[in-house]
Formats: sequence, structure tokens, C-alpha cells
Amino acid sequence: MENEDLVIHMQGVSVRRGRTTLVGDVDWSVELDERWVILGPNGAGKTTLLRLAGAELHPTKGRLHLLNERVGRTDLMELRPRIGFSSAALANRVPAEEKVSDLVVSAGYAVLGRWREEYDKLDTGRAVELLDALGIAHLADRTYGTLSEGERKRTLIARALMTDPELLLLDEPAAGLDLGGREDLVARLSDLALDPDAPALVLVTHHVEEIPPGFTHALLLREGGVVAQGLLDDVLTEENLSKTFDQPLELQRSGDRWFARRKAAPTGR
Ligand SMILES: Nc1ncnc2c1ncn2[C@@H]1O[C@H](COP(=O)(O)OP(=O)(O)OP(=O)(O)O)[C@@H](O)[C@H]1O
Repeated sequence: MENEDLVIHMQGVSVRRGRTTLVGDVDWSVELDERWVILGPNGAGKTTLLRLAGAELHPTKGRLHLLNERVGRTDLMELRPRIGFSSAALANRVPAEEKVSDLVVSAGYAVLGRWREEYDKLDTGRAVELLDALGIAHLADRTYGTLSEGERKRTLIARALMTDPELLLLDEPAAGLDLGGREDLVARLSDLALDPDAPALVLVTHHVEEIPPGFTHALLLREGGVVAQGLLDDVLTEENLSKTFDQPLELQRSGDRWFARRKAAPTGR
């Protein structure tokens, strides 16, 4: 692959399980400076697409390159440390007694592969920096089990950033947060999106309200197929959104945020 900035490159990618197509015939490219949101209803295939991008799944069909390596010809275990991944599946696997700072630092040890004392201070410093950037440095000594849902999400994002990845994948980071927690997370993700040194970002969500300012592209998914993809401003239209969620939706933009709701029936009640 010639384009070094191409972090995800899918050509005709499908994932099938038995007779079910989870995602079908997807062409999709993501470059280093792009920030993508993947939108779609329950069961559309968003997590499957993200797991492909996270080197957690092989396509059943098609060609998949991640960070310029062809999946199938490269050891997925070598790719994974270069990709940050925060998901509910990971959140559920964290032991309740794990200390927050250890949870963040241990992401780095996976890259180092073995204990090296001289890295210890550097790694701990970076973990504190990341926790601070996400507004939770004061929780460094707490255990994961004592954190609120929003604090857990932020801890896992800090962990995903610990290895200084080239690609950061976030699966529904705002799910389960209250309004304040959501707004705070959206603002933090917006800061990340606007940081030119940040990795390429891909965020999965069901809600246009959760699109952080600074995100540049969107991919709309329905029943495993791409409804539309490209620049956010071109793709996020009432027509595309209504098609994706299979109902007439009204889409509004206020400043750099988006809002959607079902269109009122013409007769009204
Ligand atoms: N191993 C499997 N065998 C058969 N079907 C599967 C398998 N794994 C997932 N599916 C189905 O594939 C579809 C896509 O799943 P996926 O988790 O990617 O959707 P999603 O868009 O992330 O959904 P949600 O928004 O509900 O999390 C779903 O209908 C799911 O039931």
C-alpha cells in the first residue's frame, strides 16, 4: 500500500456467520487525520465493523488492510498494540479490584512485552497525564469497581491511549451516561478530535447528539450494508438518517452539534 496515512482500508469486506451476513461488501478507508463516526440502529453491524478495524476479526471475504498491513498475512497480535480499543466488552472484563492507575499503565506493558523497571516511572507519568487530560487524575488510586459508569468510560479511554496508538476505536463511549456525563465526554472527545497529534478516531454510536465537534466523517450502516459514507456534512442528512433508522426523522444542527427526532405525523394528535 502506498498511502502511509491510510490506517483502515476495506475492499469488499464481508463477515458471515452461518447464513447470516453481519456486514456485507463494505468498502471503507480511514486516514490518519480523519475522525469518523459510525451510526446505525441496533444490530446494524457497527461493532462487527469496529472489531474488524481493531484486528479482532478476520473478514470472511474481501481485503482488509490495517496500518498498511494486510490482515491475514500479518499476526493480529502484532497489530493490536498499535490500535486503542475501548468497548463495553472490555469494560465487563476488568476486575473490580483493579486500581485505576494500574489499569491504564498495564496497557503499555502489553507493548513492552515484559517488565522493564526503567520504564516504570515514564509509564506511570504518562498514565497520570492521560487521566488528567480526561479529568480523572484524582481517581488514580481508586479501584475500578468503585467508579461510576462515566468514570469507567474515561478510564478505559485513557487506557486505550496509553500505547500512543495510531488508531483509536470507541464503541458507544457515552452509553449509560447521564446528561452531564455525556456532555462532559463529548467535550473531551471533541478536544481529542481537534488535537492534530491525536490518532485517527472511529466512534460508534446510535445517537447524532453524541457526535463530538471536530469529527470529520460519517458512515451510516443498516443491516450490515453502508447506506452512505463520506464527509459528515454531506452524509448527515434527514434523508440518509431516515433511511438508516427506517423511519421519518427530522435532523437539526445547532452550532457544531446535531439533534434528531421522529417527524410528527402530518395529521398530528
Ligand atoms: N456469531 C454470530 N452469529 C450470528 N449472528 C451474529 C453473530 N454475532 C453477531 N451476530 C448478529 O450480527 C448483527 C450485527 O451485530 P453487531 O453487534 O455488529 O451490531 P451493532 O450494530 O453493533 O448492534 P448494537 O447497536 O445493538 O450493539 C446482529 O444482528 C447480531 O445479532
